[in-house]
Amino acid sequence: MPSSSSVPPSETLFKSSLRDSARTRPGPSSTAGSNADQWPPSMNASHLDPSQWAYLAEGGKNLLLRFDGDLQAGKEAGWVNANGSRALALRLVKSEREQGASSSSFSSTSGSADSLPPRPNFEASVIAPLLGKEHILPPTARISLEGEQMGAGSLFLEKVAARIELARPAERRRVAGVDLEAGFVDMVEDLTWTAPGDEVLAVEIKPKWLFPTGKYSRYKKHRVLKSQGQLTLEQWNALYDPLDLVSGDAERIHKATEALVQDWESGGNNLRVFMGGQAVRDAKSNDLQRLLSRLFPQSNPTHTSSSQILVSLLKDILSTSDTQAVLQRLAHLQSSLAPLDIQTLSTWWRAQTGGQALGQEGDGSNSSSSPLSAPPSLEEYREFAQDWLKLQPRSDAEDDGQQEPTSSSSSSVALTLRQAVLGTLLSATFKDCSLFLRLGPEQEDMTPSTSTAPVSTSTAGGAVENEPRQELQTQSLTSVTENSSAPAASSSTTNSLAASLSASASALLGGSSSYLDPKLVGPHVGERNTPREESEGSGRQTGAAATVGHMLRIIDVDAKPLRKLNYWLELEGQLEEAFELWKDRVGLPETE
Ligand SMILES: O=P(O)(O)O[C@@H]1[C@@H](OP(=O)(O)O)[C@H](OP(=O)(O)O)[C@H](O)[C@H](OP(=O)(O)O)[C@H]1OP(=O)(O)O
Ligand SMILES: Nc1ncnc2c1ncn2[C@@H]1O[C@H](COP(=O)(O)OP(=O)(O)OP(=O)(O)O)[C@@H](O)[C@H]1O
Repeated sequence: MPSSSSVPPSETLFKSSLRDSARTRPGPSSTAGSNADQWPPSMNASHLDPSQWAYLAEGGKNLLLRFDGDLQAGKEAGWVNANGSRALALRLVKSEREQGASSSSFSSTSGSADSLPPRPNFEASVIAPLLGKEHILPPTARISLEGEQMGAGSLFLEKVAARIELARPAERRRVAGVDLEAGFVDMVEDLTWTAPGDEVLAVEIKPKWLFPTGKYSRYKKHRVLKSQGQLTLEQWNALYDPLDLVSGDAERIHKATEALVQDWESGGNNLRVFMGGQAVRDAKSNDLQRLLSRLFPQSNPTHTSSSQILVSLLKDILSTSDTQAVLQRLAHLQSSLAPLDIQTLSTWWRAQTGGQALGQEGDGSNSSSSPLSAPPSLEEYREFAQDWLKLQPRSDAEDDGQQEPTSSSSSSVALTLRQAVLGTLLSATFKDCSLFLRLGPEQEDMTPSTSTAPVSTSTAGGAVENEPRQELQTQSLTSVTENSSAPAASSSTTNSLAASLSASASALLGGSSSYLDPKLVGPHVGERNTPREESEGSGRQTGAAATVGHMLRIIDVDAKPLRKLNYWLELEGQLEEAFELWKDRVGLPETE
């Protein structure tokens, strides 16, 4: 008999995330697993049938499968809920295929793979508390293929990998494939799932670095490196800039949205569109045009391209206070979890461990009892996140059910090297996560589960009467001002390193009343014209999003391996060098 699924502490998240819809939906007909009254039920390897799964999408490390079997069979097995409105996807980990074709996901300095905390547990006990919002992660749990199941399990992986191989993009196939030795598959709610007869558009946005790091946007500088210096000034100006998204300025949010849609049209990975559970790569797709015109009848598809409708729709959603609150939260997590820049961290690492590469200790290192280069455990991450959260302003702490913040008198807490490493790794997770938006006619589970009101409604003229809701309690999460200097010092001398560490330690663990670096704090979105108010005034509001509900989730929040630290250090050096050369060559103005 197969062993039962390992549904670790994430089970709590799994159940609670489904609580709201469970109240309003008919009970499941599932007979699979032990919880006949719950959807999704617990699953084990014996429920996995390779013929029921098709390719959905993939990133550098994971590959997603969507349920593609008979709907009734899916309901009976529990992959689909009773009324067909929700379904599970499978997330498989990948392993490197070709030495030398290595992507950043697999680049390693040690050759030995880091052991990472199990993803469902990491999400439930580290990422969810940091995000501060119970329902923002899609529910996930692990199906173990270990032990007696490994035979059948690996058979599943082998068969399904062969089945979907040709559906994968060539550039991904060359580098990596399904890891047949993984020993587990994770199930996760499929955010692209569309019930038969329903019309849902799903849009994934990878916002990247949402906080200022100096004069120019880090994301745009990275694009210069990726273009091998071939970017023109005109292309630079048209690039997506994450800082626009969190600027609180309607025009800039509009520009960022246009650039994201343009990125999708040209095959980039900052925006992806899904329809009927499948990725749409062609902006001229007739199916997409038809869906958009049915979802947004105000727009005239004969005169408006799908891309224009998407821009109009997405900029409205990205401007809402709930989406802005999530973006601001991400910006803050990205910047404040890692108060030291990577060069400063490296200097500290070398001084303390004698190691030449960041993440590796020197021969004479004196930390054998608890090696600094040991992969962080789940418990370590959890404690770090809890300590960090305790320092948050009361509103955040209350919302999360966390303890009260530490009083401002405890500003002497010192940041250890290990904490700086943990913070850097966690910050990287948030720098690489994505927003997932499901858009469709308003229905209860299309709006965030804490909401009773639709996100936006519109008058006939297209002006939006929006009742702003704070998805996150973010009184202290305010707009990021772009021209501020970065919170981390970048000096490499020992003295200024000490100064920078003390400043950074106090920014991270100092117990001040706000965990935001004051230099990063701008006016609250609500304290001046909101993007929405400005966009009404600008006359660019089309009302495209008028009748559309949206649901927002965050995906791609896996732990980063320790070996990536050195990769980031090298990347930063290359990036600065390439940017300086390019900047002088094209004559980029000193201020944008
Ligand atoms: O280093 P970056 O900024 O290029 O980000 C990598 C991403 O590249 P991007 O620039 O978004 O196209 C990269 O995305 P793609 O594979 O290019 O889609 C991965 O997300 C990678 O993370 P991981 O190693 O798979 O955990 C990402 O690596 P890290 O976030 O670990 O750096
Ligand atoms: N819950 C989900 N529902 C639907 N699609 C999903 C879900 N989670 C992930 N995906 C899709 O699968 C892709 C890969 O998943 P994920 O982001 O977890 O992998 P990754 O390898 O960590 O990605 P990256 O390389 O961007 O870090 C995502 O970009 C998204 O398109």
